[in-house]
Amino acid sequence: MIDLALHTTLRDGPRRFTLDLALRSQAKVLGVYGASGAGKSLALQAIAGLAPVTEGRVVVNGRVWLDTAQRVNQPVPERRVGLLFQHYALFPHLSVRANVAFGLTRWWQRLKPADAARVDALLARFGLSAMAHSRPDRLSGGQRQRVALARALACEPELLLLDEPFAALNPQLRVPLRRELAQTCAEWGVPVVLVTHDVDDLLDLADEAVLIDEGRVLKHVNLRDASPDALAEAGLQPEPDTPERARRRALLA
Ligand SMILES: Nc1ncnc2c1ncn2[C@@H]1O[C@H](COP(=O)(O)OP(=O)(O)OP(=O)(O)O)[C@@H](O)[C@H]1O
Repeated sequence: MIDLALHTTLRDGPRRFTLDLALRSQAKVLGVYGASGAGKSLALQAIAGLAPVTEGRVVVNGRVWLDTAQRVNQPVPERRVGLLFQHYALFPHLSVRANVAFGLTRWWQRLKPADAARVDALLARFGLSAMAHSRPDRLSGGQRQRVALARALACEPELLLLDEPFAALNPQLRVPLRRELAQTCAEWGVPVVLVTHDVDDLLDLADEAVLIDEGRVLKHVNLRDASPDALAEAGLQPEPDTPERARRRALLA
């Protein structure tokens, strides 16, 4: 269960942007969609504690990470958030294993045996053991995404925040990786907030979806039992294939 109320105004010279967002959700996967610049990434950063919130609340599974009225503001490391960014933000000079272990290590101490075992189990789970000592630039896009997902899960997060997790991949890879992500979320049982521009991500992965516009929630759709009309009204229908596109798609299958 997540319960959010996020109010903040960012200023950059004459520019200002106000996020004023409130929502509650029981979804296992909550999709967040909306136009470019609507405030989706900013909302994720505010949940993680990476963007300032002047007024509001972030409660995840009953744990209060932020409550400005009660003067509670947990620092970022205590929020137990797994983050996956659009371009994965892997450290190019570190091996795959060191990237996955990054949040568990301190520069002055070695990885504890239990943490090392967890990292190795994650590498095995995501099929990355054979490339544990490779640098990220020697991996494919899909493998890099798995490294980022393994890193996000290594700290045993209470919430996973995924910002456009498929955007850096070619469209053919998205279908199997979406399936893999759905499996991972179900396996780990950790709630997910997924920011995406891709309607198919929402249709395949999310239980609920919120449409954000100019920093506010414009629509909150329950996808589990939404009728085709409700989906269409929320702009959540994939473009239907024309006969020609269907013919070409069949040739590629
Ligand atoms: N530090 C800042 N100061 C002022 N405005 C900012 C700052 N950071 C972001 N913004 C503005 O906040 C708005 C929301 O940005 P955000 O990155 O959340 O958009 P988004 O919905 O994730 O867009 P996209 O889909 O293009 O990634 C944008 O208009 C952006 O220019």
